[in-house]
Amino acid sequence: MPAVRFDHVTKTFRGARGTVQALDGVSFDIEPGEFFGLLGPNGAGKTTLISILAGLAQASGGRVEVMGHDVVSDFAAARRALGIVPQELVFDPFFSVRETLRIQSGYFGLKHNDDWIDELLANLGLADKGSANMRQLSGGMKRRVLVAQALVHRPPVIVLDEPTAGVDVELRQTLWHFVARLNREGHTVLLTTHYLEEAEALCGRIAMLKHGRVVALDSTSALLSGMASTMLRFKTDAALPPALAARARVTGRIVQLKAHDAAEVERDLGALREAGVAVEDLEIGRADLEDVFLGIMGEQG
Ligand SMILES: Nc1ncnc2c1ncn2[C@@H]1O[C@H](COP(=O)(O)OP(=O)(O)OP(=O)(O)O)[C@@H](O)[C@H]1O
Repeated sequence: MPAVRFDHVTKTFRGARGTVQALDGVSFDIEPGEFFGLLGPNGAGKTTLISILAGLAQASGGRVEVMGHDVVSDFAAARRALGIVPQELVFDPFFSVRETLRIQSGYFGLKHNDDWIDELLANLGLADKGSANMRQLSGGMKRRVLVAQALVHRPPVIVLDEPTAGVDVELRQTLWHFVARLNREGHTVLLTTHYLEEAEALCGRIAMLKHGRVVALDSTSALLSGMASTMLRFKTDAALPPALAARARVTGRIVQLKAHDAAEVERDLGALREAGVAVEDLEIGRADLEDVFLGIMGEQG
């Protein structure tokens, strides 16, 4: 049984300006214990898919299951199997951190949960904040409480929706350290993120969405090795010869050229020399997930 199953999920929004097909037949499974990444440009449908998974929105067609529980017909069991860390800071300002976590435990019918609450507080760098009032906390500390809140019922599936957007380095590291540990202990993790380095470092498998469709679904290493894996980077003020210009990704003075192997790199350098293009800060590196992402999104455009 997969931890999460998306089966031909569609979602159509009807508005004054016509209809938007936010999801167009999304199907994939996430197996128990996976650290899975969901990537896609703005408007690709990531948030819509997560909202349907969480039972906050209803699909127009298809099915979604969490640990075998349908998110519509078996909502309570599906919801109990999920720990969702939301994008937005939503909290009740009148309670302390510990009270907030006790109340959340109560929603799931858990009494005597303080040992786990203490462990959550310790692992999220909140050990000395248990009696602090929610409204006294900084934004970063509130976000840590939201993570603790999502995990209070020890859900087998953890969903992190852009958890590190606008978050400082220290919290990112605390969060990743803890989530990686939970994943090693058997929790399934579904992460949506705009930080591709994060997805590359953490996720074993990745789905890329575009215009509501899955345009890539593979292990992170296969996605990386399937692309031209060598990248030539340099700076120049000169115009590139047309054959290279057609293949290059240019950002201001920075030029990046993908190559399949060393011989192709040599040919490109030869072409630059022949055209008299002066290059600075030349480096040859491996393609990263961002290159793969832009390549796939470009092809599908
Ligand atoms: N409530 C809504 N009413 C109408 N259209 C919507 C609604 N919610 C989302 N959409 C549209 O559905 C599409 C998918 O949006 P969604 O928020 O799921 O994308 P996303 O991948 O999460 O993007 P981002 O990275 O910007 O968060 C977009 O075209 C969006 O405008």
